[in-house]
Amino acid sequence: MQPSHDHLRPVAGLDLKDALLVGALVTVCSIFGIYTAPPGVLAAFWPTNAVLVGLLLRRAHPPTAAHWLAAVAGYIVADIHMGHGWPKTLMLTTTNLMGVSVCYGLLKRMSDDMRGLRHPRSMLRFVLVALCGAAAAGIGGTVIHPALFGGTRAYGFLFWFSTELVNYIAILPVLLTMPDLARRLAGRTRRSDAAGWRIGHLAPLAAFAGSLWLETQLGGPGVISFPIPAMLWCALTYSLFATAGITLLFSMWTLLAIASGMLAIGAAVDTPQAIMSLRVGVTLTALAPLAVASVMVARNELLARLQHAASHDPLTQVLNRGGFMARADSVRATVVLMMDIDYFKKVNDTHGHAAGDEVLIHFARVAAGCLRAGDVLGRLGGEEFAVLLPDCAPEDARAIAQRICDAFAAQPVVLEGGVRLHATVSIGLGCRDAPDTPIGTLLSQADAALYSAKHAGRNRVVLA
Ligand SMILES: Nc1nc2c(ncn2[C@@H]2O[C@H](COP(=O)(O)OP(=O)(O)OP(=O)(O)O)[C@@H](O)[C@H]2O)c(=O)[nH]1
Repeated sequence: MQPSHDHLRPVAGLDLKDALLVGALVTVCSIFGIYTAPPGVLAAFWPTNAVLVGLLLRRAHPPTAAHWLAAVAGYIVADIHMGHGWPKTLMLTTTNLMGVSVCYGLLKRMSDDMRGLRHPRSMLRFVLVALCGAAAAGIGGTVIHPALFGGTRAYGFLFWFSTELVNYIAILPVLLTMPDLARRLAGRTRRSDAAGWRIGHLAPLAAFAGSLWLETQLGGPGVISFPIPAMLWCALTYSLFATAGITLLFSMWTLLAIASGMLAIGAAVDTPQAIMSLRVGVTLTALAPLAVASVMVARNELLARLQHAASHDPLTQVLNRGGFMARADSVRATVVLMMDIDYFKKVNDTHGHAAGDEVLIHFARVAAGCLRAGDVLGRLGGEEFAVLLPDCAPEDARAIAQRICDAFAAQPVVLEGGVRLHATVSIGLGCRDAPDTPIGTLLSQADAALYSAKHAGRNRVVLA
């Protein structure tokens, strides 16, 4: 019987559509780039290569031969459409692809964190990759530039190298740090939940816009660095992606404003060397805020991990006493449950400490499965757990507690070697009878009720 390949068809169909999209984007970016070229010279702004590298890297799956072929076709279609002959088209396409493949290959080898610029050393590695990709294009430039545009091999190298370096450093960070849609939506929900967004959040952006305006008013060679403090402020305040967008804006604005005369830096930028020097200088200036934003991401992730470690129990992953008490201050619980696993010492003594740990993990999982969204579970210590139940009537709380009791008694823990270990839990409830009852009183009531449950024979729920 022939094996069925039906499961491959949708993927192949998607790949083809995806490849066509890549080809179309390469064509559009290339035509745009060609339009920016002064007569007889190469494009002033060539986003295609950086966009292609970013696109190929951000796909969920590695690019197939179809993607690469579509990209090649994209370059060729653009050049032919703009009236370039076949020899010129093939030479330019080859040189573009040399830089793209080196840049793509090196970035592909990095870890997700490193490539997403979320590691403290990401920017260093990224600049090295951009230098290699630009150098690969530069090597192509040594061969084709003298043939197509005249000039020396060294000039060909420098021209291609500097142009590609600028494009990779200015454009790629935006694509590498762009959040996917699911994450962006999750982020939006979190922000509105926290209601922490203030008008003051716009201050760094306003400072950035103000510094661009000030540049045009004052003029002189120093103005290029005017927006740096505001960009650093943006890097400390906004996401890495937003900072990458702002630095791209800075690079493009500065280059265009100088070229159009809006920004007078007091020096003539009319020789190819001066243009190259300005482009590279402006782009490298934008690296400082990018590096700060990248370090901030790493720092924030580390802080979040530390906060989680400080407030959670490493064994069961529920809140520890500190985390639970901190939540008790913010969650207005109407009922508190105190839960204690019965004869837990015997479990340890009979089956060993590791088996006891398994029982604790199992209990936390069972209890969490019986709770509503918004209820807060914590491990206060040893085999003692507690729950905060906000907006819960005493009878509903009793039903929840009984559900936990029954579920835990009904689901044995299966130990290594297949031993099934049955355990039970006793639960005491403390109910808030006045709005200003402190949480400590509720916990004491629940503790007293738990004591009664133990004395009444265990494996039961008692309301204070
Ligand atoms: N495996 C394991 N045991 C723990 C942990 N923390 C505390 N214990 C043990 O839990 C046991 C608690 O025993 P007791 O306080 O006497 O309570 P009990 O045996 O459950 O008896 P009752 O509560 O009266 O039903 C002690 O033996 C502790 O060593 C832990 O993280 N893992």
